[in-house]
Amino acid sequence: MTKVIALANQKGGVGKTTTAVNLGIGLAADGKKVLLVDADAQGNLTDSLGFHEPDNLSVSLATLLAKTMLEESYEAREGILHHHEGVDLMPGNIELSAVEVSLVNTMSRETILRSYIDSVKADYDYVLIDCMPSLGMLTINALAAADSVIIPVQAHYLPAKGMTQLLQTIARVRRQINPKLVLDGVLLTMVDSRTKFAKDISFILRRDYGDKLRVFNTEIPLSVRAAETSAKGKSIYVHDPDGKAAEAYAAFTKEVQSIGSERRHARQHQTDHSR
Ligand SMILES: Nc1ncnc2c1ncn2[C@@H]1O[C@H](COP(=O)(O)OP(=O)(O)OP(=O)(O)O)[C@@H](O)[C@H]1O
Ligand SMILES: [Mg+2]
Repeated sequence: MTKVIALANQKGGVGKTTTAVNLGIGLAADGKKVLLVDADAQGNLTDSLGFHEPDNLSVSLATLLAKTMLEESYEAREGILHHHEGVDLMPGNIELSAVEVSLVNTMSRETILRSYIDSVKADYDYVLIDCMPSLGMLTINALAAADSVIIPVQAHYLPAKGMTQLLQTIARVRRQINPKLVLDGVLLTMVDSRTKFAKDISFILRRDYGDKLRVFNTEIPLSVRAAETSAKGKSIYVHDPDGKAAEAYAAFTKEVQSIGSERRHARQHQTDHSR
């Protein structure tokens, strides 16, 4: 069973892309087959894995979404790149902006990305979708394609208002398009250990959005080394293997995998009882 996870937050610069890279490569290091999907016209995920235009980007997510909209066929693994740390990438670039505009007038406009992902996901244990900082059509498409959402939140900002909007959007997608969508939780990023903001934010999130909202135990520390990785084309595990950020992303990777087994147990428990 493939698990499709969207990394979403319409607030910019909260660590979505950095988390996509280091969760993806962390999962690959644990022996999982992983596809990263760059669903952001900024193409940061593609860049930060070291793939720069115009080399080998003649086919990108925009190309394949356009073909999907036009019901044109494409090769099964067309455009998929491989990064030497063990993950595959469907690259994204500025052409996604045009695709997002044309989605508006397309039939099944919310499920074009899902159709694409459904066509490739059989090869993977995990598909991680790096969303853009907006709640536009591409993010809706990512939520429609996903089994679950992880929301990275920068620990020194009160996420109050934007968070409500995001949770409402997730709930609406669940009601109208994708009933199986669940919220895996909030990941606190760029946590400065000298302050106690992270604790306050966990408290406020739970107070305002309910005890059921999971805030991951792992917090990603503020780390210059983590910020450097995007320019290096490598993960934190290679760039600074003994640092705190590498340790945190490895722990977060384990936590994400344990959610999968928790849910399987819960379902097993349910079926056992309904027999
Ligand atoms: N743990 C960290 N400590 C310090 N800097 C970080 C950390 N994680 C990410 N950064 C830096 O913060 C910036 C924003 O991170 P990132 O690009 O991952 O966020 P994003 O949510 O994907 O942004 P956008 O909304 O623009 O897509 C980047 O310059 C990144 O290198
Ligand atoms: Mg990003």
